[in-house]
Amino acid sequence: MRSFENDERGDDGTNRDPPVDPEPESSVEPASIAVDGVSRSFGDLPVLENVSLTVDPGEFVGFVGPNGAGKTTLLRLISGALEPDSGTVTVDGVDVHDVPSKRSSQLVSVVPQDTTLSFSFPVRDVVEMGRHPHRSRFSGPTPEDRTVVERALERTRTAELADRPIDEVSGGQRQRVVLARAIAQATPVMLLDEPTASLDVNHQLETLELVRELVAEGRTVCAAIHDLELAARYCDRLVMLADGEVYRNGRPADVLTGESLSDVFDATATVTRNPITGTETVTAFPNDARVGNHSEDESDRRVSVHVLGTGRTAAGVVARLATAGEWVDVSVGPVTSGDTAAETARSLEIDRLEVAPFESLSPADLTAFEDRVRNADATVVTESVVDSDGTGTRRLLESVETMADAVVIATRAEDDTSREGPIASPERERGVMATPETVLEAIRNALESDRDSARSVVDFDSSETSSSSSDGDSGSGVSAESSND
Ligand SMILES: Nc1ncnc2c1ncn2[C@@H]1O[C@H](COP(=O)(O)OP(=O)(O)OP(=O)(O)O)[C@@H](O)[C@H]1O
Repeated sequence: MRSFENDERGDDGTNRDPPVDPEPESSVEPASIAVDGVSRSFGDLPVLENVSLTVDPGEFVGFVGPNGAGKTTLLRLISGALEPDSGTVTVDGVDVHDVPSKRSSQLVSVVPQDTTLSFSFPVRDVVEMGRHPHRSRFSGPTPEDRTVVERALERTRTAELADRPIDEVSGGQRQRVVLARAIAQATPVMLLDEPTASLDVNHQLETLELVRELVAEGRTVCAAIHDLELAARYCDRLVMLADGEVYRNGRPADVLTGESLSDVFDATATVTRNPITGTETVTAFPNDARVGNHSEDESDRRVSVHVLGTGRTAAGVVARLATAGEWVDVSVGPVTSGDTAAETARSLEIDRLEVAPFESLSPADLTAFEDRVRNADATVVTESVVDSDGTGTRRLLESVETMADAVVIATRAEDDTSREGPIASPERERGVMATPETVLEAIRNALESDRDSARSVVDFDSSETSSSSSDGDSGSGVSAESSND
């Protein structure tokens, strides 16, 4: 590996090294990290207990977990800034707590969560500080140092800020300047604590793309990242911390699951694959999002709901019903494998009638669908299904028409609600954003109004509160009427 020990310079401060590499900071040799049985408390508060993990050379590992899980503490232990109560941390085989800080600074650079600096140096000087571990105390910057600094400024798109005082740039700009300083430090290991926290979406992506470039050049990177989707998209591996321990450690798809998010974040979440990035997308709801006016007595009574629809609207209905509590039994289908609604149901382990793409419904599928509709207390049909002209869909709607106890039509704000499908919709009131409360209230209204053929409409995903429905169902955004005509 490149030897920082031998980074000696002459008394005049000039560099006696070979000619300057145009991208000298990219020449670091990869190094591994080994955290072995590390524990750390603050006073009486045990924060990390017997944590062990390894990070391979040239790997990008994300630390995820709820607030206070110990991500920052773990990063500080790896950097050598914080002593463990027990256990060891080695970087490239060197115990970071057993070497002078100059040596650990040659191995590990840090972008902290709080990038506030207590001085007013120009941005270029701040980045240049990253070179200090490579210089003797009294030597000034070498041509190589200057090249590395300019390159780091360019790579983080902070070159245009180079002459401005650090305390006069924005928080997001400062975060990129501190990243530039870490890049200039040219260490084989980089530790980033929430590197995208203050950044706009464009700079978030640019920063993480840059981190991937740095990893491709051989750096080993660990980053605490709250944004689970960005973590899944950019990290090779995720370490999920909870209660001071490593709860899961593995590929993003294995770490981010409905079960782990429920256990660790106390949230009910659907984890689906983003069709564009091909990585995990997380949609979370607080655990047990109880329906507001749902009494204890009612919770004893289970309500079964079948959802007919595809895409985002059906996925939203399914997720919201599933998170309303255990007293709602949800099923969905037919849905095409890979559809958002199918993926959502899969990740929430909801009963679903799934069919292969481009295959027409078999008689067995139709029978299975009809059984579910017949046995459900209510069937939710999404607006696009109601409006569909497809022969297969109309066949399903006929079954709903004849077999469902109660029907709730879920609309989206942007849908054209003027058309009417075979299920005659009553006055389609605009409503509040659909929550488990509004969907379930619609179901309850439908069930109560006329169990034989109740029709109800809930306006899904509208953020506008509108006039109440004609039956005086004020503010709920839900209307229900009997269509016993
Ligand atoms: N210097 C300290 N003194 C006392 N307690 C501390 C100190 N640093 C951290 N803690 C405590 O240790 C726990 C873990 O904190 P840490 O910052 O490591 O969590 P985190 O996972 O990074 O959280 P967040 O996601 O909120 O940044 C918290 O309860 C915190 O209050």
